[in-house]
Amino acid sequence: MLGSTIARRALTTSAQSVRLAAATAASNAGSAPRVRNLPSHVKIVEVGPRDGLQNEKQLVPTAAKVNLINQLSHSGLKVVETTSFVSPKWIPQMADHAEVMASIERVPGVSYPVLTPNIQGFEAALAAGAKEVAIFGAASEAFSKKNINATIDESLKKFQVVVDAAKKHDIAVRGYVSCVIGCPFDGAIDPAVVARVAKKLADMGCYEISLGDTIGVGTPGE
Ligand SMILES: CC(C)(COP(=O)([O-])OP(=O)([O-])OC[C@H]1O[C@@H](n2cnc3c(N)ncnc32)[C@H](O)[C@@H]1OP(=O)([O-])[O-])[C@@H](O)C(=O)NCCC(=O)NCCSC(=O)C[C@@](C)(O)CC(=O)[O-]
Repeated sequence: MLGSTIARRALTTSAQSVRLAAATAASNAGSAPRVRNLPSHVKIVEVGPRDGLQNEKQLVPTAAKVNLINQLSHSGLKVVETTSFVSPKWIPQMADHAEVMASIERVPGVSYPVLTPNIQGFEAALAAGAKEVAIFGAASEAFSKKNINATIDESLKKFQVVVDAAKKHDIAVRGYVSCVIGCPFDGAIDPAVVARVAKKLADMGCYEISLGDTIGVGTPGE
């Protein structure tokens, strides 16, 4: 389980912006770090109700979560990550996932993805009416073990099962890669590992990959 003190910064990106980032890195090689070729648009995925609350020690009442999600839905945000279908022993704060899903107002044009680490989580999410799910891997072995009790390769096998089931039900799947720059346990991360995990998730069928600088150690030149 992850500590609540870990700062999070996630960059949600499309294949196009991955290519832009690669081109920017290449054009910056050998010179002072500069940010160029910024993407023409930014997609905001609001993760407060899930990532923001998951490590709160005191259980937040379900009604308060529903109220938060409903207000975010009416704020103009198009994606509000709502909860996670993970083990309540690992993340007690998300144990009310089904109740939250049953109680929120679904505003047209807003999507409400939920995290599903394995097929058990996916089936529960499906039963709760999820239309979009997210699988979440890492580019660090230690983080992967501590977060989802699986090596990177073991996690990818579990994710494949989730994606296969999601395809049958026409459920969209986002992919997360945590610790793309640094890991609280393993230190600096090899970009080749990030690329390998991201490619695996994309090849499986994730429509979008979020590259997460989970502990906020990246700088624009990296
Ligand atoms: C993945 C597991 C379940 C493996 O945990 P495990 O203990 O290896 O699971 P298992 O398959 O051996 O099963 C053990 C028990 O868990 C239950 N179980 C098994 N699966 C589920 C499920 N889906 N929902 C509910 N229960 C489940 C299963 O039924 C069984 O129950 P028991 O027989 O002992 O009563 C666990 O490690 C887990 O739940 N981890 C979630 C951790 C988490 O949510 N972390 C935070 C999200 S990741 C994040 O925040 C990063 C991100 C996404 O924001 C990106 C970034 O910024 O970096």
